[in-house]
Amino acid sequence: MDNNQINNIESTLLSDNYFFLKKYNFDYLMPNGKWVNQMREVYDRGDGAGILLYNKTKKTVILIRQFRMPTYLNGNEDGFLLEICAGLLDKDNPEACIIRETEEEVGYRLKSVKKVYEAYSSPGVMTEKMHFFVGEYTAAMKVSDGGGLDSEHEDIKVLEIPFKKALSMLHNGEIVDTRTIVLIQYAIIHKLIE
Ligand SMILES: Nc1nc2c(ncn2[C@@H]2O[C@H](COP(=O)(O)OP(=O)(O)O[C@H]3O[C@H](CO)[C@@H](O)[C@H](O)[C@@H]3O)[C@@H](O)[C@H]2O)c(=O)[nH]1
Ligand SMILES: [Mg+2]
Repeated sequence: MDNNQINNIESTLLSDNYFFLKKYNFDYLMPNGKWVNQMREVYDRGDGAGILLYNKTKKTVILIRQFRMPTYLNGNEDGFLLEICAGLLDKDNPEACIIRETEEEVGYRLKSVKKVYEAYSSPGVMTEKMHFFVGEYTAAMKVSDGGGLDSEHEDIKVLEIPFKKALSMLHNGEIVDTRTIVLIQYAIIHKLIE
């Protein structure tokens, strides 16, 4: 951290109920040379990783559908969201995390993945940096049904979708998760499936 335009950073813990919500007060040097005091609430859930799983031969991708309360509260009719497979890093490195999440959530054991982007998810409010991957899956890599961890009450439906259908779902607004949009657009740009 290195910025001489900010000074006197103080944090107050507002909630550590599950992750960490803190209030930050700091002085900020405006372009006119005056210091102003600012306050920002910051939510820290650690970092995350997500992957677009694709099969060149079948011309398919694997997405998951799960209930997301925040979307239910904000315009997503039944709260179920179509997404890439993704998870929080915990103590893993991003690559190990996404290989583990892929097995837990969709039941494929990947040997290798390709990192394509690293980007902040919601920089006005969250610390989270997201690590984006793509990876090829084949039937031989299938080791279970996936579906998530019972211990975490996860209820994940695994969907294998023709890439063309995923594109139309992107264009007609059925896919409304930013991370999923980013990786489908990556697949288009880099012609992962032709
Ligand atoms: N009890 C409780 N459980 C929680 C809470 N928040 C999350 N969890 C649980 O913590 C687990 C997190 O599962 P992961 O698969 O590791 O994470 P994810 O939610 O899929 O995260 C991915 O998507 C997020 C987008 O919403 C990303 O923010 C994240 O980086 C990652 O890509 C899930 O079982 C979820 O229910 C909470 O406030 N309370
Ligand atoms: Mg997940």
